[in-house]
Amino acid sequence: MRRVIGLMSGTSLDGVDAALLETDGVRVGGFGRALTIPYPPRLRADLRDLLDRAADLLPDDPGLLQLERALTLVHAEAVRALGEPAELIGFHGQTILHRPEEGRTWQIGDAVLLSRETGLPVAFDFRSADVAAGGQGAPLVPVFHAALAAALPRPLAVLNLGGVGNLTFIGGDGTLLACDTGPGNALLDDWALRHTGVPCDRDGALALAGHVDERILATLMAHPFFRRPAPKSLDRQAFHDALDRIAVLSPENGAATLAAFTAAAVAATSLPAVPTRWLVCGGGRRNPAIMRALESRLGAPVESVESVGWDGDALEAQCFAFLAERVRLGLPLSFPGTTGVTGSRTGGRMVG
Ligand SMILES: Nc1ncnc2c1ncn2[C@@H]1O[C@H](COP(=O)(O)OP(=O)(O)OP(=O)(O)O)[C@@H](O)[C@H]1O
Ligand SMILES: CC(=O)N[C@H]1[C@@H]2OC[C@@H](O2)[C@@H](O)[C@@H]1O[C@H](C)C(=O)O
Repeated sequence: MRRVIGLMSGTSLDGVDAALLETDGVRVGGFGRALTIPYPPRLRADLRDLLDRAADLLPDDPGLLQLERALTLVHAEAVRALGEPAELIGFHGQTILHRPEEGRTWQIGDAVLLSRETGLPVAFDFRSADVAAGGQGAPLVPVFHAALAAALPRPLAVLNLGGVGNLTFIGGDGTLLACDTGPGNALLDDWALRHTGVPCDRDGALALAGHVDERILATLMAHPFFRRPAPKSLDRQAFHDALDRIAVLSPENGAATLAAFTAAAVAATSLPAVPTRWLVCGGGRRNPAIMRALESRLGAPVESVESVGWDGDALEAQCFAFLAERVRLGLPLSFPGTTGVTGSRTGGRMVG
């Protein structure tokens, strides 16, 4: 087993998650420490700004290069703060654009600089080979969920609620089916920021004080994304016009409607069998309004992944440690059932 550090900066733009994983790229041998380094507010604001401009940006744009350097140095700081001896780093980078239908997915971050700063080899650019081969380039976490869940009863669903939601279904025979489900917390974060000045509806306080506007929810659910079968993936900004549609609502009712939107989107995903259990990871598991809405719309037990001994905050960082070792070994990262690619695909690049 190798000691690998995974680094993930997700769509919620809150910071960098770092975690140590012991793995041979097939099995998980053990977990080490995990932590999050929040982005400095200025960097977060600059990244947020970049999302709206990413489609027209050139890779050598001076402002972009400056941000990429600052972002990479936060990742190097996360590696140092983790303080775990390691042999390899998996560096996801910050997604600023995801349009697989145009053959584009873009994660920024300077792997050469990170390798130099840490003195370790770095695996990076996990998604573009899949997109180049006609896949969605996301989600990539299913193969890691399957390795973690090897001993759990099936069929099983693992749901990650970050900025965007994504789901892994593991069938009775181990078949994997995955997709992004719709919004996770990103819309709620933006709504909360607009109304409270804080970019998060902490503990679902706003949403729990409001009522769902089912009529507006139905219009949100009319989005063509929900009629597409899995596998399918999303750009963080895909549902951004939802904020205009709910603009007529009070802060509380808007938040309640967005929490219900996240849950209804999950419930709208058609799966080959009914999961015996739903395990939820990512920051959304801390929002009771979302968890209650999930339970009522799914009609099934919904638990945090902690109930099976996983760390719901560290899972994605651990995933990119696992995938880094798979990159190093030339093992596949994606499969027809997870990204829609034809045949299983290797991916990622290495430096250092
Ligand atoms: N106590 C809490 N109450 C409500 N929401 C919370 C709480 N803690 C975290 N969150 C939500 O979780 C989000 C962060 O989740 P997470 O770190 O899983 O996202 P991410 O990894 O950046 O995104 P993605 O998985 O889409 O890449 C925050 O944006 C916030 O909205
Ligand atoms: C393009 C991109 O960065 N997608 C992320 C994002 O965050 C959640 C969801 O959207 C998922 O598709 C993916 O991350 C996870 C880790 C994945 O690839 O499995």
